[in-house]
Amino acid sequence: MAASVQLDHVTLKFKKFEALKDVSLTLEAGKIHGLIGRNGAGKTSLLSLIAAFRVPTSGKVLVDGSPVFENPEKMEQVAFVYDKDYKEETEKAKKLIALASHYRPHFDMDYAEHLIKRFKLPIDKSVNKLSKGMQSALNVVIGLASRAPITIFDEAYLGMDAPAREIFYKEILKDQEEHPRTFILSTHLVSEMDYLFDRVVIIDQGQLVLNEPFETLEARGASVTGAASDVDAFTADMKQLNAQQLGGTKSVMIYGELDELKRQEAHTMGLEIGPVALQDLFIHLTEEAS
Ligand SMILES: Nc1ncnc2c1ncn2[C@@H]1O[C@H](COP(=O)(O)OP(=O)(O)OP(=O)(O)O)[C@@H](O)[C@H]1O
Repeated sequence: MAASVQLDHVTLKFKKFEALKDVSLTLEAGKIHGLIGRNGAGKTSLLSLIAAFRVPTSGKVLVDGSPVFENPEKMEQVAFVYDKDYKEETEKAKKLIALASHYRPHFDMDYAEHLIKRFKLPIDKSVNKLSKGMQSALNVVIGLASRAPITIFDEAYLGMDAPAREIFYKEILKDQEEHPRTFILSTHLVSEMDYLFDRVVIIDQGQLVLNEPFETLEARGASVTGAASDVDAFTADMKQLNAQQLGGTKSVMIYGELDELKRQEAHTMGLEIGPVALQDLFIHLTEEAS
C-alpha cells in the first residue's frame, strides 16, 4: 500500500522566521524520494508537517487528497522515523516493538523479527542502555516493519556503522519490491544513498529547488574520464563541478547536457562518459539557489 503527498503553497513560520516558504510539491505514491538540503534548509520542518506533528502556518498538506493534520485515518498511514531522544526510555526494545505492532495497522511482526536478527538487535535491553547505532536500528526496525503507506526516515542512520547502514538500504529495496510504499529518505549521505532514489527533492533555505525523477536529474550533467590532457581539452569550455586525478587519469563532473555529437567526440578521443554524481549536482544547485 502506498499513498501520495501533496503540499499546496505551504508556509511554516516559527514566530517571524519562515522555515518553509510557499512550498508546493507532490510526492508520488509508491516511489522512493530522496530529500536533500543543507543544514537548516527545512527538511525536518517539511517532514514534521507530512507526519502531522505540526500544522502549516498557511497552505495545505494532503495525504491521498485529504488534509493530514488532526485526521487520524490519514495520520496512521504515516510513519515518521527520526533521531529520538531515548535517555529516559527504560522500557525494553521488544516492548517498544510490541507497542508499535498495536497502533500500526500494517505492522508485520514476522518481518520485524527478521530485521531484529539482521541488525542483531538486543531486544531484551532497556532502550536507554542501547548504543546510539542500536537505538537507530530499533527505530529502523519499527519504521520498516510498520509498512506504513508513507514511511519517512529523517536521517535515521545516525550512529549506525557502515555494515548496519548497508543492511538498512538493502532492506528498503527488498521490501519495496514486495510491499511498495511511499518512502521519504532525508539524508546528508547523498553519495552513499543516491542509488535508492526514484525521485529527488532538493530544498534550500525553506524553498523548493527541484522535485524530479533521478534519471532526469542525472541527465543535467555527466562525468568525463580518461587521459588528463584529453579530459582537460574536452571539458575546457564546460561548467566543471568537481575534478579528481589519479596519476595520468582524470575524472571531471560537468554541468550541462552532452548532445550526441559531443558524446561521439568523447568516444573518438577514448574518453568515458558516465552519470554525474548527485552529490556534486546538489552542491552546485544549492549554491546557485543561494
Ligand atoms: N522549533 C523551532 N523554533 C524555531 N526555529 C526552528 C524550530 N525548528 C526549526 N527551526 C528553524 O527552521 C529552520 C529549518 O530547520 P530544520 O530542522 O527543518 O532544518 P533541516 O533541513 O532538517 O536541518 P539539518 O539538516 O541541520 O537537520 C532552521 O533555521 C531552524 O533553526
